[in-house]
Amino acid sequence: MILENIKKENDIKKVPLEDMEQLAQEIREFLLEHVSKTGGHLASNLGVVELTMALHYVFCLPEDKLIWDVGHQSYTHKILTGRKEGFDGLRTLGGMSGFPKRCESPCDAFDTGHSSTSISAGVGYVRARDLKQENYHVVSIIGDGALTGGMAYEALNNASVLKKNFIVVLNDNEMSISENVGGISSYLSNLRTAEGYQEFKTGVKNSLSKIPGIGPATIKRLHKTKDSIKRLVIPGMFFEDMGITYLGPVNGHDCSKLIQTFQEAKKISGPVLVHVKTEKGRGYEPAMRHPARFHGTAAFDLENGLPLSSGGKANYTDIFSTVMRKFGDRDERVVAVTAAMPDGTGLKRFRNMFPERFFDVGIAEEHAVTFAAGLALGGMIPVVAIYSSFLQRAVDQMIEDVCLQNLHVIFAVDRAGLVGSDGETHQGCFDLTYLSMIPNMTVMAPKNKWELSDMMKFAVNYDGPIAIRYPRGEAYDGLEEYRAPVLKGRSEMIYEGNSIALLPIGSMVKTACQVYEMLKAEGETPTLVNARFVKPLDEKMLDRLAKEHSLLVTMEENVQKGGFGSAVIDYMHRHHPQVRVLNIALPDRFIEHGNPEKLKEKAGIDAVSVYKKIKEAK
Ligand SMILES: Cc1ncc(C[n+]2csc(CCOP(=O)(O)OP(=O)(O)O)c2C)c(N)n1
Ligand SMILES: CC(=O)[C@@H](O)[C@H](O)COP(=O)(O)O
Ligand SMILES: [Mg+2]
Repeated sequence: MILENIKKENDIKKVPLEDMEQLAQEIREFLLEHVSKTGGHLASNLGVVELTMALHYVFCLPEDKLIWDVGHQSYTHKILTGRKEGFDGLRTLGGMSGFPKRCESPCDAFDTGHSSTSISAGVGYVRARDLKQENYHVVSIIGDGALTGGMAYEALNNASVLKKNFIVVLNDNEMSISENVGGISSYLSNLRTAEGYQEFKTGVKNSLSKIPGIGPATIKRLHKTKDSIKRLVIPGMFFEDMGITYLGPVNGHDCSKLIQTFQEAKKISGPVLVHVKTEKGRGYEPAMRHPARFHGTAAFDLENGLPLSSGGKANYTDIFSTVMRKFGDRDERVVAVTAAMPDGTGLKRFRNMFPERFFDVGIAEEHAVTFAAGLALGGMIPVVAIYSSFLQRAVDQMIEDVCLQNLHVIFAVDRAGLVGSDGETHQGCFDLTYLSMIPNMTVMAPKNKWELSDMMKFAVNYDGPIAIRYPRGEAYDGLEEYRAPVLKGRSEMIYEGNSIALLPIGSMVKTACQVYEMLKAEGETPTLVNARFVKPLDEKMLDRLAKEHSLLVTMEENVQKGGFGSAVIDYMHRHHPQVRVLNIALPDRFIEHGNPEKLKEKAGIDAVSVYKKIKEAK
């Protein structure tokens, strides 16, 4: 076992080149054995084993900086930097993160989770290095999917003026989570077929130098001339024209070739892009056949690739998916927009039924929102389905392009609240805050699966910007009999009592039902109101509750600041200062990875914690 001898960073440099293939095999077996038990981002990691090994072979860690875009493909990097043991507790509370974390290792140069940031961070490192006259290498590793994100181009534009070495590795597996989309993806596909042209590029130079009368100056001129033959025959012109040297494409599963190319890239002054071709899911048949399914997977049976636990109850995404198909069928103006998440948002089924009304814009949340504004002005009813944490990217577009013009755009905000094992970067903690602060925006959250459906109907028939936020995972199927019509800014009375009023929003209604039972068991007669709307607030209901209650308990899976509770406390303070308000919300800190139920306990928003806080407040 070669892997046994890899205990810390740079140990790989001692492995003879002829043993690299064997090491790659052992790493794949290690990944499969562990991720099949814990779950995690499997397919991308299987694809970058040799690429990561070659980078670790050529560069010196932690002095040199490897910056992983998104970071979901950093497992081999973790293995090679002394973190094999961490895989037993991968993505569990207190265990190792699934993404690079500077607090985990000095070899993690930049914390990531959201896409298309690696080149920007890399350029920053390079500028700092050069200003301080230091001497290390900076390598940003970005996938073809991440290269559909606008930030990557802003960074490349900026990188093109660098005078000293900066390496961008483009890990091209022709896949985002699903099939990659758009013009850059087609461009890369053409480049992929150009293997061997790198040698040809050098060959052209060498041949020209042999022609009598053509000296180095002429070759240099030809190399710089935009209309020269290189435009016709040399791949990577898009990058080269920006002043970025293009190397590749290189077979990403050939360690020797990769090592040779990175050694060459190290010597080049200025920015270099190394185009590496890899295969997502490499080495595991089910993942190669279904790379999207194994992009992020729960625990599965290694023998056949099938999930270990059966589907269980429908989740909110399933409900949204079904509702979208229904509304797509009913109204031809309904169109769907996703930023590279057709599977995760449940829009795949809409795409299959209405391909011409489905738009995957790539990992481009900002564009998705402004694009939706254009669709709305053109007479469509766009439904933009984006995860809560990814929609953070497009706050400006929601303000400037949608809400300022008061356009009918529906935001389906999935993964709102604690998502669990992805951790800090992916928790949906802020959407109630950033959505409700925007003028003209209406913000709703359903208590259960039927209410998501009713709210979608309300949103389609509404006119103006409107957001529905719902959590990851199983949809609550309690309180089926409570299905009062959804009316703008109106909450729903569930149980009417006195003294203590529970006022939960969305996913917290289920928790509030448990708290209600605990209080009732003690002889209390609390009130339970399903808030439904964060904006506009149901002020009439607050006025009504103020009459019979001395304590109002707001409950939300969002940070307190600027969220539902803060809106209620603000109103009550101004109009009913005699009523005490207890805000149950997520704390003002980033919430780590782990099982969502355990995270809720730790954050003090589970039923028992809420009950205790009420007892203290009474
Ligand atoms: C801003 C943002 N939007 C969406 C995502 C979800 N996401 C994670 S990985 C990924 C696909 C990345 O594709 P690529 O960079 O090619 O890497 P691969 O998975 O193919 O290795 C997407 C869409 C994200 N992490 N960040
Ligand atoms: C790395 C990344 O951003 C995605 O793969 C994310 O982990 C998907 O999350 P879900 O599993 O909730 O769809
Ligand atoms: Mg990819």
